[in-house]
Amino acid sequence: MILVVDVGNTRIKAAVFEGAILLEIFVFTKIELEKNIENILNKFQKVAHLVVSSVGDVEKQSFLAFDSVLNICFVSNEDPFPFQNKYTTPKTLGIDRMVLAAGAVFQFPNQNRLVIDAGTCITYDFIDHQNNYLGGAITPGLRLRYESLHNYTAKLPLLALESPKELIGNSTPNSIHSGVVNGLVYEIDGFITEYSTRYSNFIIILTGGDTDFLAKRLKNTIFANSNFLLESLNQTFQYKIKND
Ligand SMILES: Nc1ncnc2c1ncn2[C@@H]1O[C@H](COP(=O)(O)OP(=O)(O)OP(=O)(O)O)[C@@H](O)[C@H]1O
Ligand SMILES: CC(C)(CO)[C@@H](O)C(=O)NCCC(=O)O
Ligand SMILES: [K+]
Repeated sequence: MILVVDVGNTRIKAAVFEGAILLEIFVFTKIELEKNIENILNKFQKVAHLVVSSVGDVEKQSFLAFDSVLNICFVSNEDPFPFQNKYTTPKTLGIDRMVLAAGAVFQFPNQNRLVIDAGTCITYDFIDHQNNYLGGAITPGLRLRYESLHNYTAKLPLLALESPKELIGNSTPNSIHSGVVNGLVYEIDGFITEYSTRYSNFIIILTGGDTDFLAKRLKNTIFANSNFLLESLNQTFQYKIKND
């Protein structure tokens, strides 16, 4: 059994895998890290490997307490990945984006793929059918957009995510909801349209904390899977064992 841990910018998501089967998911914060890992290991005593991908400020030392009972793998860009990395700054490429790209190659072989991760930040990653990782885009996520409007103005309130009823916002809250939600939906559909002018065929994978909210609002057909990073992390580790 394998415990994979995705340390994001806001939250930590963990999952226990038996082979390719996802048994259970856990979501928690950095402060509760050790306690949660302990509880998971108590519940799943057959876990032998702990696989971590971190873009947050959680380092390898945070898992040292489990070093004696588990094999700990902290995924890094030195590990083997199933694509050629064409990013011109490969050392600064987020490890979450590398794991997502690996997952796209494993789950959707021999085709062009666009991965959209709607988390704290939204990332776009394109991997062509010859498994070249080309790059993509980074933009603020849904919640970050609401927070930025509030934090960097004097008058705008901090609102919780809500579906806009109208295109034309007829009040301050409705203008914000239309701007943030409609704006992001048009942005994603717009990106997909632009990619279509360069690649006649590609599949689109949508993942991250806002997957379900966004999936039903997009024009384009996508594979929505909020567990895609966790699944990809499991596959990346299997690949590492075979290729190291
Ligand atoms: N409890 C929650 N805390 C924070 N964000 C949440 C929560 N529930 C849903 N969300 C939504 O999820 C989005 C954040 O996604 P996610 O949880 O994947 O981010 P993350 O943990 O920082 O991961 P990453 O850094 O990989 O993006 C926010 O835009 C927000 O709308
Ligand atoms: C863009 C984020 C914050 C998304 O989690 C992460 O992938 C990251 O810190 N990336 C580093 C910059 C880059 O990917 O080019
Ligand atoms: K993200």
